[in-house]
Amino acid sequence: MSSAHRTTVRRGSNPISRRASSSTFKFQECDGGDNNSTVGNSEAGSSSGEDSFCQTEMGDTLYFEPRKVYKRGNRSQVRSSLVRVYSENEKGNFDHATGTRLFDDMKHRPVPSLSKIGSSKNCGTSMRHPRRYSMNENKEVAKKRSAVDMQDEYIPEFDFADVVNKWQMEDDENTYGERKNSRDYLPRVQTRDTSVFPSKFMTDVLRNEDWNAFRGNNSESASPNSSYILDSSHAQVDPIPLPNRPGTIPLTDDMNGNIVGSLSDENANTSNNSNNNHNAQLTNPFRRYGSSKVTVTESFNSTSSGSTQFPDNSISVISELSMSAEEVNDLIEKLPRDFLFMPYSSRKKFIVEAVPNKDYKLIMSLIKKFLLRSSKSSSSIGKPSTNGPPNGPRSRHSSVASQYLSSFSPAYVSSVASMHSLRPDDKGMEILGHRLGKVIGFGAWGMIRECFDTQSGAVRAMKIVRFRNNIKVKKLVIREVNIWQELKNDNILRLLKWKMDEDYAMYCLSEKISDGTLYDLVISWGEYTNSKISLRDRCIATIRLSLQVIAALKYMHSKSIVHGDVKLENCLIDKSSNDIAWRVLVCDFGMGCHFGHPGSKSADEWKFLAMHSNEDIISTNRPEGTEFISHLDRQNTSISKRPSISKSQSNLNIHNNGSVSKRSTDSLKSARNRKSLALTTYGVSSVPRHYGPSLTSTRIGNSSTPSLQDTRITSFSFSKLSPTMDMTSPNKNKDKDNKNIGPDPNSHIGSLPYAAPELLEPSPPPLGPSADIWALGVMLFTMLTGKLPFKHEYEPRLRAMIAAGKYDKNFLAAVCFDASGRKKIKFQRTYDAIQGCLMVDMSKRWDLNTVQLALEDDLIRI
Ligand SMILES: Nc1ncnc2c1ncn2[C@@H]1O[C@H](COP(=O)(O)OP(=O)(O)OP(=O)(O)O)[C@@H](O)[C@H]1O
Repeated sequence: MSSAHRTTVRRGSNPISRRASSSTFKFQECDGGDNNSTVGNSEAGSSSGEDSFCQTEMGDTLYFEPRKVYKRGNRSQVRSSLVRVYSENEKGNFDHATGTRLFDDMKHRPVPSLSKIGSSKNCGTSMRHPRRYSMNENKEVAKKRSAVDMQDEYIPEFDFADVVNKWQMEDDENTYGERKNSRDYLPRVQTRDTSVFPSKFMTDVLRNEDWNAFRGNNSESASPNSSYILDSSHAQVDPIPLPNRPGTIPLTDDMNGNIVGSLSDENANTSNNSNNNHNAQLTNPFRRYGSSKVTVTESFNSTSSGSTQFPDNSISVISELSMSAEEVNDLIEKLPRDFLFMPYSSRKKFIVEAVPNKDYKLIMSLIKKFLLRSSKSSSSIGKPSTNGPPNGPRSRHSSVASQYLSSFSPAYVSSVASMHSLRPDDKGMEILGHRLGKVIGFGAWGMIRECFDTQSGAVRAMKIVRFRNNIKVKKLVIREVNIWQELKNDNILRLLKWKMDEDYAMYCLSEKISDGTLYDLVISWGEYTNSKISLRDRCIATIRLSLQVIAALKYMHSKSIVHGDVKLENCLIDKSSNDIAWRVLVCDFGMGCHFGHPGSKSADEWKFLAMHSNEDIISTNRPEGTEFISHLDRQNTSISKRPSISKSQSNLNIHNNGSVSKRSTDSLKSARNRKSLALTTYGVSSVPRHYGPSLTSTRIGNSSTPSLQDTRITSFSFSKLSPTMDMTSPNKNKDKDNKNIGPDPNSHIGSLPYAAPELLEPSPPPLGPSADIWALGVMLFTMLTGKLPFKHEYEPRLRAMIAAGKYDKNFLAAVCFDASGRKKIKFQRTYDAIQGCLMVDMSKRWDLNTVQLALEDDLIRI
């Protein structure tokens, strides 16, 4: 940034500075001869090229070749300097009659006259064209001449600095005044109105032709406007505050290389002002800024406002480090004062020695943020702290570190949130007794943040769906919560608590599942042609894992709920619960809906949820009002004639309710000739009692889930009455309240590659279990082969493929039959089951129970 500023000053100052050479304003430049060598060295342009440039320049005038002037200014390091405004008492350096300089700056040396240098007739330094040379000037003369040309001339009664300052002030007012407080101001190219230029300057100093060259309507011109273009490109981001100089930005260097100009502190404090002032000052290259240097020590010691010390991810960083606030405090106290200025290796060494066995990178980033914040907010630098002198020993309780760490209290956080307009779902905020941490997942609707129980420190996950004023999204998320809180199954991610922030977002607390999703797993396996695990193991793992998904879906369907978005990404893997079996947890009920329910429950649901929108409802201990939903559930269940699940039937389903491990043991005992735990890592932890191929209606009839036929009948017959169907079958939705739930015919499609063909129809049937079964088939295919069965970049083509049920069965066969291993047992039933799931004709599509039995059959035989 600082170099950008310097560039801005240099470029912006050139045209005026040249005029300054006939005033009390000094602009130091190299002559053409000297520049040649510099340019030749530093730029691709050869010295010969530069010669011709100089010749032209000398032959014409500098003023009438402004682009070249600009180029030269840009190339020369020396030119990149220097803006000096001379004081009144330097008038004595000039001859009042001729306006030429008599002495150097300090009156130490008389300035040699041009005649002594040996100028030609054109060599005289002109007030108008102080840098016009004769083409005949030889290099040596030119060299000597440069010493003269770098001197400026005195115009009696003319205070150039004053003029420039006035001009700048007018410019600031005219150009920026109207934009004050405009947050999104971006500097634009300005065509400077000549009227803002001081008339004296106009008439006395500039000739019209000169001025025209700088007006900006000449594209060749290195005009002030040109410099604005450059300014603009530099000025669009806020400066990064340096730790030792809060809010200050060096503008230019003095002759000794010191920073002589900086934006003032107060401008850095408020972003609005910062933007405006920053930009205004950038275009004011002649303003002399006071340097307000503040060392890191000062800023470190300063008793700054705690609120500005709050880096937004510090809590999660600290907890990730497994450090206490006290430990972090101690560490910050121990830091050398010049910590930020130490080389990286030294900083690293210091941290590693001070806190071994910790992630030094995390610590360094935390410290850096802290120091930057503390320096940025050092509004009271140098003020004595309440507990000691400014630079005296710091009290533990009043130190910036302490303030910083104490800022983690909930009360503090909420006050900071309002002061800094942090969003309620930002990192560090507290929701449902949990502190929000980093984002661990993103979906179409929301994000999932890691979070920490403020009491126990337990790590959980918070799904946050922002709806703000979008009533459609709000209703959908209410529906999601309503469905989700009904679901309690070992293979379904449990909703622990939820909370709705009426005008902003829905928060859903669940366990954090850290081992990725089935999608991640399949990616790690690769495609079947290059599978990272043997095809046999792949088949076994696929069967074991998908049996758990089937268990979850059966459970949901038994509650007349269709998931609507079954896909690999929505199946979380939990490896922690059991050493020998990974648990699959189905999540994301955003597309879920009830099927087969008569009567509109939605309005009631929403009314209820709105009533409780700001209450936490813990699923295990619902407040009284939640009975309302239960009651509705009961009502609807009886009306919909949902197949009842007898205890014995439900026991047949090893995945429904109860402990997996317990059932696992039982099942393992009773399983005949099973050697199927060869790959227990991936598997379901049990094998069902009923296995073997069966497509008979009897088996289907005994199923704990509605048969395919049943579900189709119920979903069709009640389609018009089901509230959730209204959402997914917009053509049937005439409800005024629900009108913004969309006439989008795709709104019932979770993910297109997993969408059942019937959902792609112009008037799709209501979403029912068979859509989940199709998606399960897609999942199984993908797990086995590593490829989606339906995939095409061109969406209409993809839709056509799905509609036709066109996929490559050879891939599937290659996996299922080549995976047979030594015993030549093929995964025939699995092969069949996937095709059964992917039946375009819904009436022929397999039901979940049949699929489950087929998979189990293969598992038992191996
Ligand atoms: N409890 C959790 N623990 C760990 N990761 C999770 C958890 N819940 C969700 N995720 C991750 O976040 C991702 C998005 O979550 P989810 O599917 O619920 O959001 P969504 O907005 O409904 O997404 P979409 O509708 O696009 O599928 C998941 O694919 C998963 O990787």
